[in-house]
Amino acid sequence: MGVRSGFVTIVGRPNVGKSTLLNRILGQKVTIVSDKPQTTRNEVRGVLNRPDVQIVFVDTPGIHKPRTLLGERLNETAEGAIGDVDAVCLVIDATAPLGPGDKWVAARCPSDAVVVVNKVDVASPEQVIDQLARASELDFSEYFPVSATTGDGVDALVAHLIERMPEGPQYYPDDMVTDVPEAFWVAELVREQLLAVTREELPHSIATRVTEWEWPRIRVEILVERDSQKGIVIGKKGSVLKEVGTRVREQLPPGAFIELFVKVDKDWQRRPKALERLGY
Ligand SMILES: Nc1nc2c(ncn2[C@@H]2O[C@H](COP(=O)(O)OP(=O)(O)OP(=O)(O)O)[C@@H](O)[C@H]2O)c(=O)[nH]1
Repeated sequence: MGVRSGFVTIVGRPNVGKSTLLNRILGQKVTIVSDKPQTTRNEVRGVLNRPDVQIVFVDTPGIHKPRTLLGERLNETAEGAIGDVDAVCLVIDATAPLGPGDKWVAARCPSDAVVVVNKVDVASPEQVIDQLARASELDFSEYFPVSATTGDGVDALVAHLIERMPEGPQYYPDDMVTDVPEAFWVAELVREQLLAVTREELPHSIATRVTEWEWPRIRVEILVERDSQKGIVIGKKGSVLKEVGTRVREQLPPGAFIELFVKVDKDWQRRPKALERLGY
């Protein structure tokens, strides 16, 4: 038997658990997770290697109706990622009503998309059955109830995806799990931990980027929109930054030294130049 391979994209409205699902499928963390929506901003690839099969996953920002320039760019990335792949997984949340947001994304999926009903660990069996029934009205080909958190049902989903892969080359070395550049990854870890440590609603106002990389010293700039947000991000006597630095360091190879700087850049989300600098 020859080698089979292909590309799979994971789409769904914000916060349905796309990043968690990808990390679960790959068995390791390749994309950040947050309980605040719109966390994933860039297309991230993960590679699943099984004997004679390779699946390249493309994670996308949660598609939504754009309100800002950043929102528009995110949608373009996500919609671009749907075309030209071997399978599309449309993730919906088992615990939330199937809303206009889900339908908006569904309308952009091909008819052979795989519907993944996620978060079944926190849904009642009735809720899961109801959601599967409602999802079946979307008229796609396959339906999988899963929990990205516990891993329930994920093996069956992966087995199905493997079956769908056409004959093809091995695109990446078989020891490679992601092609996310290290610097981007560290900036994302800083953003993830900032979202986790600050309880305030900041997600849309924060951007992070690595401005210097001289291992083991890594300098990360945190952009906020207003002076008041700068205070929140720094914390009392720098407590928030300190905690974020510690948490990020724990996820990096020993010896890493993270320097965090906060900069106010008013309306960075609305200025094309600021967005380009950040790689969106
Ligand atoms: N209980 C439960 N929670 C889940 C599950 N999958 C994801 N979550 C939670 O849902 C929240 C959103 O998860 P993400 O993986 O960041 O969602 P996403 O769809 O990638 O979100 P965006 O990046 O905003 O598009 C996080 O708090 C996760 O821990 C699941 O199977 N069960």
